[in-house]
Amino acid sequence: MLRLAIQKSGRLSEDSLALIRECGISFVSSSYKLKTEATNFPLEILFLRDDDIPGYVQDGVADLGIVGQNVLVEAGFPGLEVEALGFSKCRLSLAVPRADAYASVEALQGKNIATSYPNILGRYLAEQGVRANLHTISGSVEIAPSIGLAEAICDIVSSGSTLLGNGLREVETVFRSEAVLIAQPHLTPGQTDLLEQLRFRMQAVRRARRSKYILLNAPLSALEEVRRLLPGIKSPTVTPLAEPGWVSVQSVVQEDEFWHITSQLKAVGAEGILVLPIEKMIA
Ligand SMILES: Nc1ncnc2c1ncn2[C@@H]1O[C@H](COP(=O)(O)OP(=O)(O)OP(=O)(O)O)[C@@H](O)[C@H]1O
Ligand SMILES: O=P(O)(O)OC[C@H]1O[C@H](OP(=O)(O)OP(=O)(O)O)[C@H](O)[C@@H]1O
Ligand SMILES: [Mg+2]
Repeated sequence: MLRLAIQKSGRLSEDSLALIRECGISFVSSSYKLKTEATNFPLEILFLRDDDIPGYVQDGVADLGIVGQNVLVEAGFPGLEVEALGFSKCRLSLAVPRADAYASVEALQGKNIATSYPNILGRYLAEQGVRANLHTISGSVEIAPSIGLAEAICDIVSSGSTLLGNGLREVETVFRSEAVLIAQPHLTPGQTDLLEQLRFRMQAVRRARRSKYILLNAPLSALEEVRRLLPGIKSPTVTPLAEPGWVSVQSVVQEDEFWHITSQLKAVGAEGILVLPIEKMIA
């Protein structure tokens, strides 16, 4: 049996639950139940505050966890990471009031900086040779300059709208983060085997999310061009159509190059292009 700790409610919750479910693991969850057992995999899920997850996994209270690298590194346990999960991408940045002059990180020398990440920020400033006074607060950090608590802040930024809404300007990126799977250091051989099964499923889900299945018709004369545009995993599947001189081509394309490739496919004569999601993709 493995115990997996995920965030109860917050930025990581929805994607963590979706990933576990897409791995084919079924369980019942409700907002007041803080522990649930999967019905078709030896997994117990604990719903916790994200800040508590690295410590619980380090101590073996939970075997696995899903947290942001920001929280993991701040807690001082970066070695627990076993798999990057690709969601909740954000950065930890320094920001100052929009009207303030700022040439370089030197400008923060001797200043008061509010943050929830004193360890990551402290290390960054030390590397830059900057001495500042860090004020640790646990939330609503962006308010600090406007109430006279600090001259600068260091907090999580994603779209930048929280900074904008509070009259702040991002000036330095201190740390880049995404959600990661973490594991306690002393898993039994049986638990290690279960962890590997889970990672295998997670990788298949992530690969599938990045890929699309594409089907199209093309004149035989354009086949070489089409094959060049759609290399596929090994090579595309090509089958003749009932209409002479035409073939049907099936392949896999990456989500991020999909629009670019389909416009080129049309340009070489492809027709009837269908694009389908892929549910799982095994390497
Ligand atoms: N705006 C954002 N965009 C993307 N990821 C984010 C964003 N804000 C936070 N995250 C990531 O999600 C994690 C959880 O953020 P959230 O704001 O839900 O934490 P929290 O308020 O500390 O929650 P908890 O109540 O569990 O302590 C962060 O540690 C970070 O890794
Ligand atoms: O750059 P943005 O897209 O605006 O995102 C950044 C904000 O998101 C997070 O807070 P969240 O909204 O999760 O609220 P919280 O402070 O209650 O955790 C983070 O603490 C920032 O305040
Ligand atoms: Mg938290």
